[in-house]
Amino acid sequence: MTETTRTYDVIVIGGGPVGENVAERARAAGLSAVIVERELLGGECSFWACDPSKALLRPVVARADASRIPGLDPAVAGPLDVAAVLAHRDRMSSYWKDEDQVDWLNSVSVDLVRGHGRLTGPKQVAVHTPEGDTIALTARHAVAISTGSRAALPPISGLDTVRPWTSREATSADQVPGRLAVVGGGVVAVEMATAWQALGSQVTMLVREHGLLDRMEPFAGELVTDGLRAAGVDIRFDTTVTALAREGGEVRMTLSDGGQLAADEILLATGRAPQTRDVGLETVGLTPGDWLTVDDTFRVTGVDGSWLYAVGDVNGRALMTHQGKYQARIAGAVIGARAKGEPVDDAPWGAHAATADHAAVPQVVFTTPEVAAVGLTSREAERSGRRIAVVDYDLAQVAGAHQYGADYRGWARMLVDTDRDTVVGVTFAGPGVGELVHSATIAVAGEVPLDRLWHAVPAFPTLGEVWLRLLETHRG
Ligand SMILES: Cc1cc2nc3c(=O)[nH]c(=O)nc-3n(C[C@H](O)[C@H](O)[C@H](O)COP(=O)(O)OP(=O)(O)OC[C@H]3O[C@@H](n4cnc5c(N)ncnc54)[C@H](O)[C@@H]3O)c2cc1C
Ligand SMILES: NC(=O)c1ccc[n+]([C@@H]2O[C@H](COP(=O)([O-])OP(=O)(O)OC[C@H]3O[C@@H](n4cnc5c(N)ncnc54)[C@H](O)[C@@H]3O)[C@@H](O)[C@H]2O)c1
Repeated sequence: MTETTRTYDVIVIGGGPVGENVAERARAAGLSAVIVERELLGGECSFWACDPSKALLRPVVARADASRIPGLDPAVAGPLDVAAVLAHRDRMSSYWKDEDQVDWLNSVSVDLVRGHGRLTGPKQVAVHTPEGDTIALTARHAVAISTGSRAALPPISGLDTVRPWTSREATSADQVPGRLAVVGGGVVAVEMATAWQALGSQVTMLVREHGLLDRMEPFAGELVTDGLRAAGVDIRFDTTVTALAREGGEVRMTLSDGGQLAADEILLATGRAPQTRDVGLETVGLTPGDWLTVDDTFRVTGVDGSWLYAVGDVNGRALMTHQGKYQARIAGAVIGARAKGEPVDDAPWGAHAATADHAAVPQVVFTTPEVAAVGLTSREAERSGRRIAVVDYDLAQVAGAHQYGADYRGWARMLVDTDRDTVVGVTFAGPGVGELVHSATIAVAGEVPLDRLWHAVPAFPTLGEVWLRLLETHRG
């Protein structure tokens, strides 16, 4: 066992999409940077989350779209070619190898240390390498924790006996279970139920709420429920699992209504927990296992000296890759500014403040139909105490929807702050709406006055014409 010591301006613990971007932005600000990664550079997103899940879903969504087109529908009537879909997923996950990411890191002159990183005190990180060596790193300016999140498993009796699927197995499995039970009604649950049902599993969803996607506008969950049921998914609302056992190769579940269910695999899609149990938080006065609370420049609350940052999933602000990378761009820039003694622009919407985390977080749910949303929901708007006008429009009435395919079903909702006359939230649900989300994000983050939005002319005949219809509806 050897011990070595190295010093960098910035140390990043965790080389997921967020850690990579923090380090790259710190380099762009002229600082030296190192990433500590214990598994694969690229993190959850590249290998067990976004990329493989979207590779599984793309054929399902494309087939649903094609099946709505007269003349094309017979061509897509058969089952998916499962082997080809899984091979595509494997390719999109780079066969769970990170050479390309390492090449990219080299190209931006950021160093990589492989191993498990832990804080050992202010600006100090010890890395335990797979070879059994210890590397002591010292930061001149900042340490950024970007260790992400892992699947949170509920305390169900018998859980330790069943080897449940988490999002990792759901995105990387190479066998299609005959029967798959999915616990949860959030984004992972609906996306993975969509994918595995299309790949041939009989999926049963066990959802403790009374609807799917319950943090979004209710119509989104309702349309996704209809889509999943039409695909053959058995959805049971107001239902939880109270006990589990694996017997004779199958998972036996006891349900909250006293009923029993058997499946070949069970996916627990029950939320996320921060990866902070073993990063040495106790050495700097923080509690292991907690989400890390940060200010809008990503400094960790409760740690003095402006040297400890937490960026991405681990701070619990918005668990999505694009938003984590936005945070990383801001964190890298502000670390650079503080290191050089330059002014920090942390006023709302300033270069060094992640204001969009509070006002304009976009999300697309890749189901059939899709859901795309940004900003507030009507429930959140009501709680915020602002004066809001809720504007609804039936997406099926838009000319672009007629072209998109027969029997188009969808819905759009725009929330207008009536004191400021700006859009503060938008939700679309329907086929093809994913690509609409950035128009909504620009309207919300740009605080574009409605009078000016009126001059943003949507092309005919696209789904984007829904903007015109929403504005007309609002103007009466
Ligand atoms: C099934 C699924 C699908 C998703 N789909 C989407 C999507 O379509 N779009 C989207 O925007 N978001 C999606 N997400 C969310 C997205 O995956 C996360 O928001 C994103 O991965 C967060 O990036 P991160 O860098 O913060 O963390 P992670 O990607 O979790 O990376 C953290 C890294 O830190 C490393 N690490 C942890 N602890 C240590 C340590 N002590 N020492 C060294 N290294 C350590 C880990 O090995 C890992 O590589 C999905 C999530 C799931 C579960
Ligand atoms: N397309 C995307 O952008 C995308 C895709 C997948 C995941 N993600 C991100 O990953 C994060 C995690 O997704 P998720 O679906 O795991 O979490 P979630 O918080 O969205 O949903 C968790 C679900 O599990 C249920 N649940 C929690 N504990 C339970 C228990 N003890 N018993 C029964 N049910 C329980 C909840 O009621 C909820 O329905 C999300 O915040 C999302 O941002 C994003």
